[in-house]
Amino acid sequence: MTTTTAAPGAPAVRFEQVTKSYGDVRAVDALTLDLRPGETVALLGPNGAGKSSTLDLLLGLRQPDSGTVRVFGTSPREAITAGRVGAMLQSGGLMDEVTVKELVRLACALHPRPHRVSDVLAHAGITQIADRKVNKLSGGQEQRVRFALATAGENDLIVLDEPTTGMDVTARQAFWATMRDQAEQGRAVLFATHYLEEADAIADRVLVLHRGRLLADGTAAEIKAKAGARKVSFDLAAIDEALAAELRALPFLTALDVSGHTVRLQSTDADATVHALYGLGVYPRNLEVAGLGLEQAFVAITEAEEARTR
Ligand SMILES: Nc1ncnc2c1ncn2[C@@H]1O[C@H](COP(=O)(O)OP(=O)(O)OP(=O)(O)O)[C@@H](O)[C@H]1O
Repeated sequence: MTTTTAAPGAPAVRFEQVTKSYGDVRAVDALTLDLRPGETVALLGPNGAGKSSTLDLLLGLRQPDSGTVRVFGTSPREAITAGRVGAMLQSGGLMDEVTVKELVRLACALHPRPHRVSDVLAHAGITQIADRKVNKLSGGQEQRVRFALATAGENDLIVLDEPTTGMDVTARQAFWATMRDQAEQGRAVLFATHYLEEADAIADRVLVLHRGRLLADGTAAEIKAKAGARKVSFDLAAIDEALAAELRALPFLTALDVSGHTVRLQSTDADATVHALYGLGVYPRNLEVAGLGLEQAFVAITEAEEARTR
C-alpha cells in the first residue's frame, strides 16, 4: 500500500485570512486555521454559518476573494488532481441509469491510487446493493454510495459535509468506525455536522463557525469549558409565585425551567448560584451540578456571540 503523507509537521490544510462573500453576505470572514494529518476535526455552526462555503473553498470549488487556501502545501486543485483528497458533499446528484458497482468502478478508475472495487463496496456496506440502479436507492443508501465514492482510493484528507444524514444507526456506527481507521492511518478527516453528539464522540478537535468567523477551536472538553456555564437541578417541596420570583433573581443565572417540584437552571457560576439558593432558606433535594453537554455549550457560545454582535 502506498501512502503519500505530508512532510512531518506540515499541515494538511492551511487557511490564511480567507474571506468569501456572495454579494452583501460575507460567508467566510478572515478565516485562519490549520488541520494536521491524523486529526479528526468537526466543523460546527448554525445554519448559514459558512460551513459548506468553507468546504467548497477547501476543495477548490470556489475561489476566495482574499487570503490563501493550501492543501498539503499546494492549491486545492493540485491536491485533488494528485488524488490526495476524498470528498463527500451534500449536493450533486449521482449519475442516473448506472448501477452502484458501475459508479464505484468509475470512481476507482479515475483515482490515481485506487482501492479494489470489491473492497470499496464492502467498506461502505453496499455489496448487497451493488447491482441496483443508483436512482432507485433510499436516502441512506445514497449516502453510503457517496461515502464509497469518497473512499475509492488512497486519500490523505477526507472532507465530509453532513455525512451521516439519512443513515440508520448501524450505518452510522460502521461509517464512523471506518473514519476512525482512516484517521489512525494518518489521514486528516474534516466533517461538517449538525449532530453534536457525533462531534463529541468522534472529533479530536471541534471548530465552531459563526457568520463565517471561527468562534471556538479546541477539544470538545475545551469547548464545553469555554461555554463556562453549568447545569444545576434540584427538587423543592413547594414552589409558589414568590419563591419562583426569587429563583429567577438568583445570581449568574442564564436559564431557568420550573416544572412541578423540579427546578433546572444554568449558571455561569454554579457555586455562587447554589450558595444564594441556600440563602433563600429552602431545602433543595436531589441537587445535581453538571457541566454542559457539547450541544448546550454550542448554543451558549453562539447565542452569546449573537447577543454581543446584535
Ligand atoms: N451561492 C450563494 N449565493 C449567495 N449566497 C450564498 C451562496 N451560498 C451560500 N450563501 C450564503 O452564505 C452564507 C453561508 O452559507 P453556507 O451554506 O456556507 O452555510 P452553512 O454553515 O453550510 O449552512 P447550513 O448549516 O444551513 O448548511 C449563508 O448566509 C448563505 O445564505
